[in-house]
Amino acid sequence: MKSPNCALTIAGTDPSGGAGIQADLKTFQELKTYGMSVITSVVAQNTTGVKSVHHLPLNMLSEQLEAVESDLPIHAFKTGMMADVEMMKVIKEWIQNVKAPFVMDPVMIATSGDPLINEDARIYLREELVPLTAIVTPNISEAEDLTGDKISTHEDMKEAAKKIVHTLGAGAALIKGGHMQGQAIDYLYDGKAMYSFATERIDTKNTHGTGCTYSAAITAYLSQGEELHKAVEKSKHFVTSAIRHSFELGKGNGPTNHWGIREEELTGEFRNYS
Ligand SMILES: Nc1ncnc2c1ncn2[C@@H]1O[C@H](COP(=O)(O)OP(=O)(O)O)[C@@H](O)[C@H]1O
Ligand SMILES: Cc1ncc(COP(=O)(O)OP(=O)(O)O)c(N)n1
Repeated sequence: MKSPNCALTIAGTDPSGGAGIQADLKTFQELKTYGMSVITSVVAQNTTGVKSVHHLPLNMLSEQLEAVESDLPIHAFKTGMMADVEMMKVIKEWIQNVKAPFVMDPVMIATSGDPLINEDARIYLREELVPLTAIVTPNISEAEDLTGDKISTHEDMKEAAKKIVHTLGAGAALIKGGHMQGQAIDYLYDGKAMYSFATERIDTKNTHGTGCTYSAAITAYLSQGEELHKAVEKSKHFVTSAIRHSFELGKGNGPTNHWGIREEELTGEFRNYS
């Protein structure tokens, strides 16, 4: 059998299974991508929020990275929660030797409102890691944090995408509109063209892990050699299906359904999102 496309996630955990490493691996698997994972922090969280966090020692982080990279191919990788500057320095040094597209989900705050990264780390992420990315995927508040500009309109979202590419040095920026009013519209800017991806807003509170799932899908498609804007278009379809078929599980914001796309294929339900 031929060897599969391989994708790596470097992120924190979610024992409730909706976000973090767990969401990433489920997404990779659904998209026929061999999934690998390096854990940064163990997070005691569920659909209602974060209870406590334990950061792994730095040597364990670098040894996990080395274990994967010295033995298996990495066709694309993503980062999620990287809690402090020391971890980011280890990851930055490792990235210098990896020739694969880097998808950054600039995780800062969970849907529950709990912070997942400290203040110094936000600055380091912006100045040292964003310039290494193929694509960075902020939601509205993360894009505001990265650019220092308030975002109230769709024009503001597009300006933020341009600033993240031209001023901060990202390869591309995808500004996610899940927290805006009206349709769920995201904007992708790749340094040349602006693309928009729009869907109807699904009436649900069960959106825990949407950002992780979306960026993991982009990573999976890039690992398959898909072009960036096609990878985003297909990932938008994947995450929308996951939200449409999300689960009423837990007492807070329930998780998305990583096999939602299969439900739609079975019922013949398919929409064009771009
Ligand atoms: N209620 C919803 N209906 C449809 N799409 C949504 C909804 N909420 C979020 N999305 C989409 O989910 C993806 C994740 O976006 P967002 O929620 O903004 O990110 P994050 O999970 O990082 O906060 C985006 O494509 C966004 O447009
Ligand atoms: C370990 C970990 N990483 C990231 C998040 C945030 O995930 P996200 O996909 O942005 O979804 P919400 O949790 O904000 O809905 C997390 N909770 N845990």
